[in-house]
Amino acid sequence: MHALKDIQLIKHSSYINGSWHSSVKSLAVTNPATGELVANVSNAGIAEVELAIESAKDAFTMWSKKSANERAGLMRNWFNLMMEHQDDLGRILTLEQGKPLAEAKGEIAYGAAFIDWFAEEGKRIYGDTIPAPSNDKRIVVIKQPVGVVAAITPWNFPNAMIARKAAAALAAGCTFVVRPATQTPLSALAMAELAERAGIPAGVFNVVVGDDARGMGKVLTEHPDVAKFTFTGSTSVGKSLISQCASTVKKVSMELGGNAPFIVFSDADIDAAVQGALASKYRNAGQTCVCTNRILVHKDVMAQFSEKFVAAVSELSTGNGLTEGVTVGPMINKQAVSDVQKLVDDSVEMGAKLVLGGKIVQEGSCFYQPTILANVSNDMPIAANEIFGPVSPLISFANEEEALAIANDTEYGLAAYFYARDIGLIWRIAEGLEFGMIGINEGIISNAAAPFGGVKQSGNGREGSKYGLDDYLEIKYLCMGGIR
Ligand SMILES: NC(=O)C1=CN([C@@H]2O[C@H](COP(=O)(O)OP(=O)(O)OC[C@H]3O[C@@H](n4cnc5c(N)ncnc54)[C@H](OP(=O)(O)O)[C@@H]3O)[C@@H](O)[C@H]2O)C=CC1
Ligand SMILES: O=C(O)[C@H](O)CS(=O)(=O)O
Repeated sequence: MHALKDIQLIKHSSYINGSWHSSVKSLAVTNPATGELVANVSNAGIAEVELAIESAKDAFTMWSKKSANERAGLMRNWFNLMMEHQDDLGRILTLEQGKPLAEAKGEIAYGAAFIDWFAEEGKRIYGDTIPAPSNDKRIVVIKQPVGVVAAITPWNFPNAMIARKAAAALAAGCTFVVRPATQTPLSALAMAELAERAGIPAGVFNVVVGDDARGMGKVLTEHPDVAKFTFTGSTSVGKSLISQCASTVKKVSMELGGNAPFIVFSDADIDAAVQGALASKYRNAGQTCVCTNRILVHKDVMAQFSEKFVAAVSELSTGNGLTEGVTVGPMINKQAVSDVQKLVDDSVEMGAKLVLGGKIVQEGSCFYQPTILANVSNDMPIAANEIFGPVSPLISFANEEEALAIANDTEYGLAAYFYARDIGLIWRIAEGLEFGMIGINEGIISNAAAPFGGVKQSGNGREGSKYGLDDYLEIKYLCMGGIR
C-alpha cells in the first residue's frame, strides 16, 4: 500500500449518509495474485443497508430538486478527482482484483467516462408537448427521476460497473445505494471518498460493504423505498434478484452473462482478426461478460488463423498485475481456476484438441495458462458454458448459414464479433446475430457513448449512451383541460 500517493483512498468501512460506518465484524480483502491480505474492511449487514436506503430516501428531494447544471457541476468534480487519482485507483483495483495495472487504470478512465458522459446527458432530459385531440386540452409529457436506486455489482470491474450505474442515476436526479462484491470493496469505497471530496451531498451516493450477499440483496430488492434495482453479474443470480423485485414491482435492469461468438469469415483480414480476438478474449484474464467465448473460423482460413493466433497467444505474459509487462493477471480465486480446468478437461474428453496451455501456472495459485482448444463443437462444455477464463475454443464452419446457426445456439445474447469485408455479408450477419452488441472488425466495443446491454438471458436495459438514462426516469403525462 505504501506505493499509493494518497493513502486516504483506502477506506475500511461503509459510506452511508456522508459518514464512514464501522462494524464489529470485519472481512479480509486479499490479493488474488499473492493471497496476501490487502486490507480488513468492516463487514456491514442488513441494518446498514436499511440505513443507507433511508439516507438515500431522505436525500432524494434535495438532490432531485437541484438543477441538472448543479448536479453536473458536482459530477464534473467527481470525474476530475477520479482522473487525478487514476494511478492510485488503478493500483487499488489491481491489488484487490488482479488485472494488470494498465488495464486497471484503463478501467478507471472507462468508469470516469460514464460520470463525464452523464453529467452532460442529464442536461438533455427532454419532455414533449403533444397536439391534443380537442382544442380545450393541452398535453405535456415530463420526465422525472424514479427515486432511490439500489445496485449490486460484480468483482470483475469493481470501479466501472458502479460508475456506469451511479453516473446515470445521479444525473437523472436519483440517489444511489450500492453493495459491491465481497472480494473487491476497496475500489467502491475509494469512489465514495472521492464523491465526498467532490461535494456530492450526504445520502446521494452510499456504499455498503458486507459478505451477506443474500441477506443484503433481499433488502435491496424488496425494500418499498427502493424504486429501481440494477444488477451486473451472473444470469442465475440475476434471475433470483428479478423475482425478488417483483414483490414491490421495481424497475429492474440486468447486465448478465454472455457467450460471445467471434466469427472469422474467409474474406477477413486475418491479422486484424487475430489482434481482435486476442484483445476480446484475454482482457481481464477472460473474466468479462463480453469476452469472446467461442472463436468460429471459416474452414478455408482455419489453418492460417490458428497458426497466427497460437503465436500471438504464446506471447502473452501471465503474472502479478503490478509487474511491468504482465498482460494476463490471476483469476479472481481458486474456485474460478478449477471451474475453468473442468471445462477444459471435459471438452478434451469429448474430443477437443489442446493446442496451447491447458493448466494452472503454479499449483495453489490463481494463475491459469492462456489456453487454446481446437476441434471444438458447440455442444462441448467449453463452448456451451460461459468460460469466464483465458481459454479460446476454436470451432470450424463451412458457410454463413452454419456460422449464424452456431453463433446463435446459446441462451445468451450479450456481445458478438465478426471479421469480414464483403458489405452484403456484413449486413446479413449483423442483422442475423441474436445479440445486443456486435463488434464488426473490432474486438473492443465498450464505451460510455454506446448502449451496453444484451438480449435473451443476458439481461435487459441499456447502460451508457443517451439510452442509459431512460432506466432512471419515469414518464409523466400532464393533461391540461378547460383551455378555450
Ligand atoms: N453482464 C456483466 O456485465 C457481468 C456478468 N458477470 C457474470 O457473473 C459471473 C461471475 O461473476 P460473479 O461475481 O461470480 O457473479 P455473481 O452473480 O455470483 O455475483 C455478482 C454479484 O452478486 C452478488 N450475489 C451473489 N449471489 C447473490 C444473491 N443470492 N443475492 C444477492 N447478491 C448476490 C455477489 O456477491 P458476492 O461477491 O459477495 O458473492 C456479487 O456482488 C459470470 O457468470 C459472468 O457472466 C460478471 C460480471 C459482469
Ligand atoms: O461486466 C463486464 O464484464 C463489463 O461490462 C465488460 S466491459 O463493459 O468492460 O466491456
